[in-house]
Amino acid sequence: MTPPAPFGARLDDVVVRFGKQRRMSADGNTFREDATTALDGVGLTVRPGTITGILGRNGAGKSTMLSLLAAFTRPTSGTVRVGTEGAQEDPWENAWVTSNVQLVRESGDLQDDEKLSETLKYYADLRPYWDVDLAGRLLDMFEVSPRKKPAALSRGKKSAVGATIGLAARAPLTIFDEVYLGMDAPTRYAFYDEILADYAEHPRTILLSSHLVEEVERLFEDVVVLDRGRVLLAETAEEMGRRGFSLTGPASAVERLTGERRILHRQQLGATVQVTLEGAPDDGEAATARDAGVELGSLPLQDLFVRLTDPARKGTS
Ligand SMILES: Nc1ncnc2c1ncn2[C@@H]1O[C@H](COP(=O)(O)OP(=O)(O)OP(=O)(O)O)[C@@H](O)[C@H]1O
Repeated sequence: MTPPAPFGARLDDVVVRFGKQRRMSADGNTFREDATTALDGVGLTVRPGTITGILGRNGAGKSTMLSLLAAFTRPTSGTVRVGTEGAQEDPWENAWVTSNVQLVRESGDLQDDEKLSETLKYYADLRPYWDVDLAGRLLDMFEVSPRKKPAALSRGKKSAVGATIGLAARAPLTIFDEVYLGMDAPTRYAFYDEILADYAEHPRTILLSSHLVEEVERLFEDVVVLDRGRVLLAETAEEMGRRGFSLTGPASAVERLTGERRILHRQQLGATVQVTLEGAPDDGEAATARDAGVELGSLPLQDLFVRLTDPARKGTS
């Protein structure tokens, strides 16, 4: 069966508020905790057929936003639409949308007491475009036996199962919400490579949230930065790249070239300094840098992200 075209999504003025919660204090008394506003007027368009990075500090609202798209959560107000171009629908209790959206959260929502082979059968029935061969190959690569039960797996191996499910489902909208947790570095890099390879062969829309910005930025075509329940920035990785640049070279030359520009990040190794600066260099600056033996590099997304979400930045531009 051929999957539909990649899904896009659109959120308009979306608010998600979690109500008052009953909590138990250390001395055993119950109390009611104030409601949390997880998303506060989010407007966003997810372009179909792209890999979009969803970035934000802890509690920014990433998981809440992603769970809206998969109909795991309903907005308190505002609208959510998911689907092919010109045919986007409310995902809530919508079988067409939910059968085409695969959300994988941290450890993959696995049934701990069931063999993985059973879980995979379940997904094979649930997901119309499930690729059984790919699932088998990825589990082999991650060295996870389908005869095992998730309860017997380490956290990293559970994440690897989640990664397998996400990729093998071949859903027109595939969402990985911090799926790398517990994976060691070689496994994470193998996962990223598999995403890119499978995405190239089977175009779809992929959303990926991660705190490991440096590792995943090469995957992104679009980037969304959430902060305290709001969209701080949503643009293409290319546009984002033009927001800054790096200079690497002898300290005195780098300082001279830095001038009055805002420094996002600075590090020094012996006599060599690297600074990440806001803005774009003009032709004159680029030539001066070359003449001074200073290397001009692209903007590390991590530096921009840290600067954008710095609490001290509130109210500044
Ligand atoms: N079910 C819930 N009940 C109450 N509050 C919730 C619930 N889910 C999320 N929240 C709150 O909503 C806010 C956003 O949480 P969310 O999990 O979406 O953030 P996140 O960006 O994914 O964070 P992290 O990077 O730490 O996973 C947080 O303040 C969180 O405590």
